[in-house]
Order: sequence, then C-alpha cells, then structure tokens
Amino acid sequence: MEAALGIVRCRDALLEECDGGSQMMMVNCFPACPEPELTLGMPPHSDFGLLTILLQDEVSGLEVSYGDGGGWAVVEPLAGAVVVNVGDHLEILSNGPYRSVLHRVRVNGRRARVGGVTAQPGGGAGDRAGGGVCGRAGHAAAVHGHRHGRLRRGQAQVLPPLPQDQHHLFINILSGR
Ligand SMILES: O=C(O)CCC(=O)C(=O)O
Ligand SMILES: [Fe+2]
Repeated sequence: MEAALGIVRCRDALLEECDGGSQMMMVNCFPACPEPELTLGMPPHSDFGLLTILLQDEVSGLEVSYGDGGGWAVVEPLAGAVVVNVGDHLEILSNGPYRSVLHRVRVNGRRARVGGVTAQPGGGAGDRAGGGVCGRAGHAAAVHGHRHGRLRRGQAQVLPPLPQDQHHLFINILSGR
C-alpha cells in the first residue's frame, strides 16, 4: 500500500506510526431538525488521522467539498458500502498527493441519522513529516498554509502560517492532544 501511495521511503516510519497510534470508533447521531437549513450536524472539517471509514445509514447528510471550495457534493448512502476519507496524517505522510478531504454533515428535516466512524490517528506522523523523513522538504510548511486556508474557508478564521518547527504543535492541536 505504501508503494501505491508513493511513501515507500518512509515505510518503517509509517508502520511505527501505525503501531504507536490508536484506533477510535465512534457513533454519531444527528436528530431530525425542524429547520435543517439553519444549522449543520457537523461544520466543515478534515479528519486528522490516516484514514476514516464511515458507515452511513440510509439517511443522507454527508457532503464533500469539491472545486477548491466551490461547492458541496452529497455522498449518497449506498447499502453495504463504506465511505473512506483520507485524513490529515496521510496527506502529510504522502507528501501531498493524497489530500485529506474537507467534509461536513447536514441534518435531516424529518429523520434522525446515525453513522459509525472508525479512525486511526496514527502516532506522531506530523512530527515525522515536519522533520523531512518522508521526502520533499517544505511540504510540511505547505500543509500549514493549506490547512489554514481550509480553516479560513470553513470556519471564518484568519490564522498566520506556522513556522515549520511548530508543525508538531499544530498536529497535536488538530488531534486534540
Ligand atoms: O456522519 C458522517 O457521515 C460523517 C461524520 C464525520 O465526519 C466525523 O465523525 O468526523
Ligand atoms: Fe469527519
């Protein structure tokens, strides 16, 4: 898998990250909302782990950003299928080609929606990429700007780019550590 992802040079580091990381399972419940156009179940965000695997019920609500913030595509639930999201740590470990996906959840006017989520936050993936273990120097800095750009679009915050030596701090904040 790591060869397909173009991260073969950091195979050992990646395995170590996964071993040292954790696995989370969550269930999200979004009750029916009488005025769904006035709120969101989850605001725009990207997941901080390597991969997120989502199990949706038959009520739609998940939307994925496309066209560099141009619009939102509805991810229609498909019986028996799971949705796999690339997370921030995988974007950093792949040095960019695999971009974590900005997504949000809308609430439904008539029905409650329940979703299962499993995520692998990894260990200190951000710290390693910041140290240049995985290749192109400078990508970590690019991720800072990119990530701030997303936050700015999604949450109306204006944040300055972080210096590269603070990369691990930023990842820890994203990870809630
Ligand atoms: O409920 C969903 O489909 C997505 C949930 C989600 O994005 C999350 O838990 O991070
Ligand atoms: Fe998410």
